[in-house]
Amino acid sequence: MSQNQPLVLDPQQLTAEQTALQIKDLNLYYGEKQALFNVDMKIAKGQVTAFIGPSGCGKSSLLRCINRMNDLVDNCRIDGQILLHDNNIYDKSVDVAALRRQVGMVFQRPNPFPKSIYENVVYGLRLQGINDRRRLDDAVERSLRGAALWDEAKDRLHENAFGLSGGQQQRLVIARAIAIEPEVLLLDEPTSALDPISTLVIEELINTLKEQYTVVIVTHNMQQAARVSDHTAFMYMGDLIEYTDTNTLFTTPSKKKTEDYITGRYG
Ligand SMILES: Nc1ncnc2c1ncn2[C@@H]1O[C@H](COP(=O)(O)OP(=O)(O)OP(=O)(O)O)[C@@H](O)[C@H]1O
Repeated sequence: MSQNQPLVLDPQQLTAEQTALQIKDLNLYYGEKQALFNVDMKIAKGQVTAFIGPSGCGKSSLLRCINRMNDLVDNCRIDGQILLHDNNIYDKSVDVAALRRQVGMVFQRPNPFPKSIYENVVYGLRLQGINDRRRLDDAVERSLRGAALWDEAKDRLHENAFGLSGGQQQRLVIARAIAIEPEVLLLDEPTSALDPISTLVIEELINTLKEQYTVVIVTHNMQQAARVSDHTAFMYMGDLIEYTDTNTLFTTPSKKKTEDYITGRYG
């Protein structure tokens, strides 16, 4: 299913074929406070898109909209649309559990379940009623390989996941997410709790994940966005300020606010 799309320099010009998701005129409110303003963007299929910007600018809120994690926040209200295969994921008829199988998510802190490595990976499959041993074994190997953890984990599949290092746990969580073969993977600051070596391993992994998945990553770290992403969106106080290919955004941004941010004038 390798997509390997050629990079489109202006992600807002993606054709329907090149687009994994389209966010249309999205506003988000926490109670009275508006946290996202009229966000319009297309996310490229089979590429890595990074959301960057200063703390509190709305990166995580926007990411969480993409698989409706904000539904779990009591006072959160959204208007606008997010189209996945031309269907608005906010339509009343949408099955949110099915949506989250299509759009998986990995959080800041590794959150394996208190189970074996094997059972962590097959968790989503078992929820779908899949218990055939051979199928589960295949999924475990495929997913752990896909998450660059197979070599380190293959001899301890039935040991508790908490015995893994933080970086390994984060790769396990990625394996758990890809075991159910989502189309899109949302990564919310996936390396912020990790040491530099584990960070590097995850960054290399992100590069290979895009061969099969559309990846959207929130990161505080501009160097990380520059290293791993194809497109970068710079946000500021709930507005999408500039969104273009990563190289252009970091070398010749067109907006003064972006330039000030990437040159460290605020942040
Ligand atoms: N559950 C919530 N209830 C109320 N306000 C919230 C909630 N979550 C986020 N906010 C507010 O919405 C704004 C955007 O927050 P968000 O976490 O999306 O920003 P961010 O760019 O991801 O920040 P950071 O980089 O610090 O994680 C902030 O002002 C934040 O305080």
